[in-house]
Amino acid sequence: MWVGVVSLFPEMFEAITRYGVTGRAVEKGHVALEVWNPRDFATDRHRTVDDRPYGGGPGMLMKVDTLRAAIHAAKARAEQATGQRPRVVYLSPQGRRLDQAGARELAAGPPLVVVAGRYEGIDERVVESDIDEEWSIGDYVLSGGELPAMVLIDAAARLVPGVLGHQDSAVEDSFNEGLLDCPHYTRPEVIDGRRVPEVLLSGNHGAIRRWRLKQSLGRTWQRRPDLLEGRELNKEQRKLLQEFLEEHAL
Ligand SMILES: Nc1nonc1C(=O)NCc1ccc(Cl)cc1
Repeated sequence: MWVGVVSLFPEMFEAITRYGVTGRAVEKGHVALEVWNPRDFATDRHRTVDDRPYGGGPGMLMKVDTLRAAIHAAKARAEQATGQRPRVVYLSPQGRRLDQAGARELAAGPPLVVVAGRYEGIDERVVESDIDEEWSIGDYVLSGGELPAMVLIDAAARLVPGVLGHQDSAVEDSFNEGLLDCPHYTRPEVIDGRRVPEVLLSGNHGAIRRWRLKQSLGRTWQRRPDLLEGRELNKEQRKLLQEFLEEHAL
């Protein structure tokens, strides 16, 4: 997966290129990430990257010429590196809400150029002319697009084949896709008098699989019933959810 980023703070992306699963993915070449800084395209003495908004009001916007130069440079590199035209995405609260399905779409699609904004925003004509899709990671206002960009890239990179080795963490099993995760336990067997559920110590892998599925279904029903809307549960899943609800007097 090839990702170009446009950001005034390139070093922030070390958070995903140097650490953990995504860091290893970059090291192994499963994911390529390159950053272009609009400031490097400034031609004035002060290397200006912001500009005043027409119509007045508080704050500044990203300067159009340096932003567009960085986006165009990233797009050109994407095409040169992959032979494909990139999908240019911009992170803002006005965008499509990112979810696992969206992450799958992004991971399976063409190379990405991810534009991380700063200040109060970017010129709408740049959105119209240079951005293909706007995405949001949630309904709250952050100080810039870098953290949302890293969230989007991380969620997509995990889905690139070879990135999640089985030892890293439970690769998305088919049964829990779209459900909340089950509870997890590790040593010691007792913490402040609280024991590990016996089934997990039993070595009975069928019973363990069913217990985990039951817990995922029950927790999803309790905490995020919306995730179960419009989802057909199969016979086993219906039975396990029923058992969970009876056991929890729900
Ligand atoms: N929530 C979100 N989901 O995606 N992005 C956000 C967000 O708050 N961005 C802040 C932001 C975005 C663009 C600019 Cl120019 C400045 C600040």
